[in-house]
Amino acid sequence: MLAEKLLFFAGAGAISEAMLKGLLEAGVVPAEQITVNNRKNRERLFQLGQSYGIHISQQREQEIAAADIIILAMKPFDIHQALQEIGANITPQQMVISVVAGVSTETIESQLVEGVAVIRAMPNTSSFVQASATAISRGKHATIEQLEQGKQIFAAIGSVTEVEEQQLDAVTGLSGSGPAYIYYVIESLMQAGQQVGLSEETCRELLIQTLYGSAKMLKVTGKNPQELRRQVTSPNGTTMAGLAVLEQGDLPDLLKKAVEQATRRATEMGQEISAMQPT
Ligand SMILES: NC(=O)C1=CN([C@@H]2O[C@H](COP(=O)(O)OP(=O)(O)OC[C@H]3O[C@@H](n4cnc5c(N)ncnc54)[C@H](O)[C@@H]3O)[C@@H](O)[C@H]2O)C=CC1
Ligand SMILES: O=C(O)[C@@H]1CCC=N1
Repeated sequence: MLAEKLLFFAGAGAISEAMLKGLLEAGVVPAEQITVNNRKNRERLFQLGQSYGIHISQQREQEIAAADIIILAMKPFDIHQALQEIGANITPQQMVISVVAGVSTETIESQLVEGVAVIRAMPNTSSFVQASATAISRGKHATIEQLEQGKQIFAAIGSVTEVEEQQLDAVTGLSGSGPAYIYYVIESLMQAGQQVGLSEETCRELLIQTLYGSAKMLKVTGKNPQELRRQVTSPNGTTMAGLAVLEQGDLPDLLKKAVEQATRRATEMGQEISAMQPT
């Protein structure tokens, strides 16, 4: 039962906060059972403790040893240092969930005692409002039951899709980084709206609802995006005029390159980190 588990977050950054907020609001794990730790910013930990009522780490080694589930949420290049400490205090009765981009379960497993279950997941920051799109896979020691526990955590903060581990870098390039692409588009549309004479507040209000409505249409109708786009596009009308400009600039190609580049970067980081592995 997830409600009885002790969770230890190694990392107190954007994704940890998003997950914490989402999990607490979903009510699946009580705040008393969550401890959060970071490398050195005590002020940040106090802020999280005050905002969410969770424990902030006091005695890392004991807290790691006591946790049922340890969530790795540090920057990829900090993972070796974190695993040195965690690896020294963990047993196969515990489970590790990593949300670290690019780093394979194999790299993580190799720095833990033999047999520790490792689950790898790629959520996004919409975890904050329980609307993450998370993909998940299990390492070689994780059982189906342990994967189910991992899924329960992420299901409380959004949707969960099981994928083969080798697909996680692509997921990272698509939906892990995805919110940033969408915010960039909204940012640009906000500027565009102001250029054609609307106030910033009006643009914001109209665009948030447009984004929300479009996502809801995709979800509720189950129609494909091309069909929904066609419904907006009257012959020789305004949408056609606007879309022609996006086609001219080859928006699809740009987005394809962005996702490919982000995916490549995840793989590249994973390889660099694996090569840096302490012996
Ligand atoms: N920000 C995002 O949208 C997403 C991030 N991720 C992954 O989550 C990880 C964290 O990302 P952010 O939260 O954005 O980074 P961040 O820079 O906001 O936070 C990283 C945290 O890790 C802590 N840390 C560093 N070394 C540590 C150690 N040895 N032990 C414990 N804590 C340590 C830092 O003090 C900091 O609190 C990254 O690996 C990233 O790939 C995954 C999905 C989405
Ligand atoms: O930018 C990054 O590397 C992380 C991984 C997915 C989202 N943020």
